[in-house]
Amino acid sequence: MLCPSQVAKLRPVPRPLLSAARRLYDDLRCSISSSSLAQVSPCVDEDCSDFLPWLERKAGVEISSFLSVGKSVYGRSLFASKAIRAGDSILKVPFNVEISPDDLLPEIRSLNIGNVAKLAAVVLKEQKMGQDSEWAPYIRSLPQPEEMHSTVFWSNEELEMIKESLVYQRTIDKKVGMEREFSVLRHALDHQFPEVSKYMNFEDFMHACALVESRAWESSKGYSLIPFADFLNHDGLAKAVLLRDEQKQFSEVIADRNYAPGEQVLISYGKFSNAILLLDFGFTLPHNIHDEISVTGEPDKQTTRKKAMGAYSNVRIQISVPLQDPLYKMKLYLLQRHCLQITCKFGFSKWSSDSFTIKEVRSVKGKGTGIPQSLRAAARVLSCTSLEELNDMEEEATQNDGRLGRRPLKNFNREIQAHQLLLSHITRLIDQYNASAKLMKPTGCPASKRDGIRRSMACELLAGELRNLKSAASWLVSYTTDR
Ligand SMILES: C[S@@+](CC[C@H](N)C(=O)[O-])C[C@H]1O[C@@H](n2cnc3c(N)ncnc32)[C@H](O)[C@@H]1O
Repeated sequence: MLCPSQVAKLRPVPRPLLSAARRLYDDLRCSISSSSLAQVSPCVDEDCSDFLPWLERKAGVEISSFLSVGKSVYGRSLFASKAIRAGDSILKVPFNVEISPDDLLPEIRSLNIGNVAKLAAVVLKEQKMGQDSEWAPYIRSLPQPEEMHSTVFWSNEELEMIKESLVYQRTIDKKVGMEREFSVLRHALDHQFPEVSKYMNFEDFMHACALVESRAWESSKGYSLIPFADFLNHDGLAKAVLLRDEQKQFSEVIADRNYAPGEQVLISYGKFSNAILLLDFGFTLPHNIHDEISVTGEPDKQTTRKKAMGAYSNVRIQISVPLQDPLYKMKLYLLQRHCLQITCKFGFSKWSSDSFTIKEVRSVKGKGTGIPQSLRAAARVLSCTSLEELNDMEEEATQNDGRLGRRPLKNFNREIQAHQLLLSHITRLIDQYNASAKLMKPTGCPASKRDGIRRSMACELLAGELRNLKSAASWLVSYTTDR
């Protein structure tokens, strides 16, 4: 949760999903202890019974009189140890017990690796120190790789389940990025601390990176791990978030509702789609109101967590200008200039930094707010059949706000064709998703608990994306037939 959001969540209206993926998810929920099911009564966590007293001694102040560490289906969790009322300050963790890249030697801190990798290097260092680490009780409490489900841990076979989603490609890219950062780190350690580098392997580094990504908060030092606060699990509907007071130097959580003793306390990590939750946190939500689909291209890999919330790509629709189109060059030029980053050779660039994000269109009669204007503009350009039409579009853009193709085409048939083009792409994607969902249908019990959990996550991811695609398709059907 690299960026704590202070924005309250909206309560989604639950709606039934009738897709194969949804049904499959429901089947699985019944048959396994799903990662997405809340548990109210706490399971005592013997391993962590001394954790809070230890941290309070280290901090020199009381951190919480309201919470205790326990276990739920989400892993370690915080539970109300007495009645909590909305507005209570339930924990305050001072900055002096945060772990940050400041704990690295300057030579490592200045390496050309990202903030996640830097903090992962601190975790690795503390892990290697074992009982001698001043953070030993905290390091011991962190989940082991086999308990984590971020997609970087998925096998090729498991990843095949989500190959329709851009999470698939993002996972591959992420692993490649981690390998690069690992080799930079290893190279530096080889020179300065050969005895440390000898014991470092990529699997440990990947585990440390996944820990950081799923539990560090953005801070003035880059990212920081905040022990105890990071036992709080996520609820997409919660309004409580982790607040940081840079002046008073502590992080705090204020309860957003009353809790009875024994209830699990949940906060919101931010407005994350299932794509982000799965890629970075290793879980999904059954009805995630923040699910969205991006069309063509991906966000800049360096996006901050906040930007990524809006721009993360889940699905890519590739609409290319056919090479045999007599207006190929002109269309490419217009799209490149106004709508997308395009590589001439391959049509729409695979790595275009622009992305069209489709959100659920709430009503078929709505204004198509879920379908981005830039995508509709691109479709309008693509459907033109004469240079004159393209010139007219460009002239209209110059006379208005400079943005191309934002108004319906004057030629009614052409306007319909443009939207039919989009509809055909989206329909093709829906077919691909449905085919994937069918393949995912279990033939019996999942081979293992892990297999069942990952299957249900794949189903939830695809079901959310499919829901958005279907709502976009319904809107397009209505636009092209009801006029
Ligand atoms: C900040 S940690 C929370 C503490 C964690 N449960 C532990 O065992 O240390 C975030 C991780 O908790 C789990 N988690 C949090 N919220 C969840 C939810 N709503 N459903 C399933 N897993 C969740 C995920 O494994 C996630 O990567």
